[in-house]
Amino acid sequence: MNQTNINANKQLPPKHERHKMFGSVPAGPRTKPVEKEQMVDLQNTKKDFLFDLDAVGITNVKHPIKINSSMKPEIQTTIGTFRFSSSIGKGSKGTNMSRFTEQLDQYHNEGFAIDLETLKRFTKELAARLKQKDAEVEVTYPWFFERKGPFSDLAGMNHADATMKVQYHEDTGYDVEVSLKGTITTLCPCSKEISEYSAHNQRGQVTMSVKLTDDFDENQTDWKAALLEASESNASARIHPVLKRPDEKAVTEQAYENPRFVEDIVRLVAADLYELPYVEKFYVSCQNEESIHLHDAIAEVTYDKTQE
Ligand SMILES: Nc1nc2c(ncn2[C@@H]2O[C@H](COP(=O)(O)OP(=O)(O)OP(=O)(O)O)[C@@H](O)[C@H]2O)c(=O)[nH]1
Repeated sequence: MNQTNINANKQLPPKHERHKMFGSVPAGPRTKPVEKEQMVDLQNTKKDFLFDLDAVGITNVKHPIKINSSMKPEIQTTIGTFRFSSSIGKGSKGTNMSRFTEQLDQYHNEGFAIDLETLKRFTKELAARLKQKDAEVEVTYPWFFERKGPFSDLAGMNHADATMKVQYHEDTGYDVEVSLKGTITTLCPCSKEISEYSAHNQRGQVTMSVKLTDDFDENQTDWKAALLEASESNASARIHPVLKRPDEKAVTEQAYENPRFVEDIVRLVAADLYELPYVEKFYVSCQNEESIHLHDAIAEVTYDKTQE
C-alpha cells in the first residue's frame, strides 16, 4: 500500500493552552447547589399562569427506529423524526421536558419497533409519566420499498415519507392517524388532447392522511402499502429507480394511455380510500411539479365517512 508523505512539523501548544489562547477562562466560584434535590424546580411551580396550554413538548427529535413492511425490505432500520407533547393546565408553569427523551431511550433499549400497538402503549405511558390526562406522539420516517422495472424485472429502492400520529386521552382513549407522502408521474390530459405530438408531464407528490377505525388490525394490513397503492394505481405511471429501454417504453406509453389532471388524482385516490373499510376520514392532496412552468399545480380533498 502506498503511504502518503505528510510534512506536519509545526510545533503546536498543548490543547488546554490552545483553548486559553482562544479565550477559555478558569472556572469562577460555584454558589448554586449541585444535588438535584436541592435545585430549584422552576417548571414545577404551581400558581395561576392564566391559560391552559393545548400542547407543550419537544419536536424534531431524530432517533433510529425499526419498522416492519409487507414490501421488501421487510424489516428496516430508518430514522424517525418525533414530536412529543401533552396539554398542561394553567395551574402549572411547565412540563418536564427530559421525560420525553428519557422514555424514548428506555423504549429504544427494549428494542423499540414502531408499530401502532407499541406507539399507543408509549403514548399512554407518556401521559402517566408526565402526570397528565393526555399525550400525543407523532413520528415521520422514510419508508423504503423495492420496485422492479415493468419489463426487465430489475429491482431498485424507492421511498416515501410515512407518518404515524397517536393521541391518547384518559377519558376518550386513542385517536390514530397515519399519513403517507409518495411520488407519482402524471401526464397532462389537456396537452395530450391539443398537441399534434407528445404531452408534457409532471412529478406529483401525493399526501394521504387517514384516520383509522378502532378495529384496524396492523397484523392483517400494512397501511403504508395500502396508501402507496391508492396513490400509484391511480397515477399516469409509477416512479422507478431502474428502467432499461423496454421498461422506459412501457412506462412512457402507460402514462400516455392514462392522462391525469391534478384534480383527477385527488378524486381517484379519494375513491380508493373511500372503499377501504378501515378508513374513517381522509385527506388527499397532490402537488404537481410542472415541467412547462416554474410553479406547481395543487388540489386537495377531505372526506369524513361518519358524516354521511
Ligand atoms: N418546561 C420547560 N423546560 C425546558 C424548556 N427549555 C429547556 N428546558 C429544560 O428541561 C430541563 C429538564 O427538565 P425536567 O424534565 O423538568 O428535569 P427534572 O425536573 O430534573 O426531571 P424529573 O426528575 O423527571 O422531574 C430543565 O432544566 C429545563 O430548563 C422549556 O421551554 N420549558
